[in-house]
Amino acid sequence: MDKKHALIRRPSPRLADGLVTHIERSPVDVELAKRQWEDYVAALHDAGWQTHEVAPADDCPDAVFVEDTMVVYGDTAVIARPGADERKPETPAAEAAVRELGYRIARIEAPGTLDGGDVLKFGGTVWVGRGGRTNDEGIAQLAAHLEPLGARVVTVPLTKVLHLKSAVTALPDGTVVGYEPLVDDPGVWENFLAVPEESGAHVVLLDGETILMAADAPRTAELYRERGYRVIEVDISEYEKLEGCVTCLSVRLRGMPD
Ligand SMILES: NC(=O)NCCC[C@H](N)C(=O)O
Repeated sequence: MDKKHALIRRPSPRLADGLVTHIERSPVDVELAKRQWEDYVAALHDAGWQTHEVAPADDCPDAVFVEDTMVVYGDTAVIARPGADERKPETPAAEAAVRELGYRIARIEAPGTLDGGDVLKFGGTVWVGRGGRTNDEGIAQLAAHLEPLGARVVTVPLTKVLHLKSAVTALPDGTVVGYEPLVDDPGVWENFLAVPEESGAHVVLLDGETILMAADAPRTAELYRERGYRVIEVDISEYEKLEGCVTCLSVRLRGMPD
């Protein structure tokens, strides 16, 4: 496989009705959000990624946050069972898209719930946030699907933000970055690095040297540049109003099944 692949899903016209849990609701400019989504997708393309669009779900305001619909590990896509009932209709089309690409499908089943945004993978370890959207049964099912593939699944407490990846993500060298006031237990990671801005904690790894992150964390961007990374910044202000971040707007498929 010569290209990096990612799933994306275009924003619904009802985006402004998306769920808000931990922050105050503020008005979303849907036209601006559409432009920001195009820029996000363009940034993936510029970095050599090929994107695959999941069929739009115009009735689902949060469908653009496609990361939450699945967890991809090796040749397996575990289809999530979203913790919010409003988001449960998002998964069938996401499953169809990833099946079409050749993935083996597994599913989180009731009474389990799990959102893809609660799952951070790095180097064979899979940390899963147990919080508002993901429950113990969902984590146990994910472990049953992934441990036979060699993954080590670790449950992480999560009370302060929506998803685990709203709190922490990992740099290409495995350093786990987080905005400490929003991380329940930084001690989970021996290589934890505190960053000075909330959205600075959200990175998408475009390649071994390149990071995609939100444009509203300039001090953190500088810190990453000082560590030798090339940093691409995108303005995702309208998605942040709905507790979205750069990770949740795509599902990165590293190594598509042949
Ligand atoms: N992975 C993510 O961070 N997803 C963001 C989802 C935001 C959406 N408004 C929600 O509450 O489900």
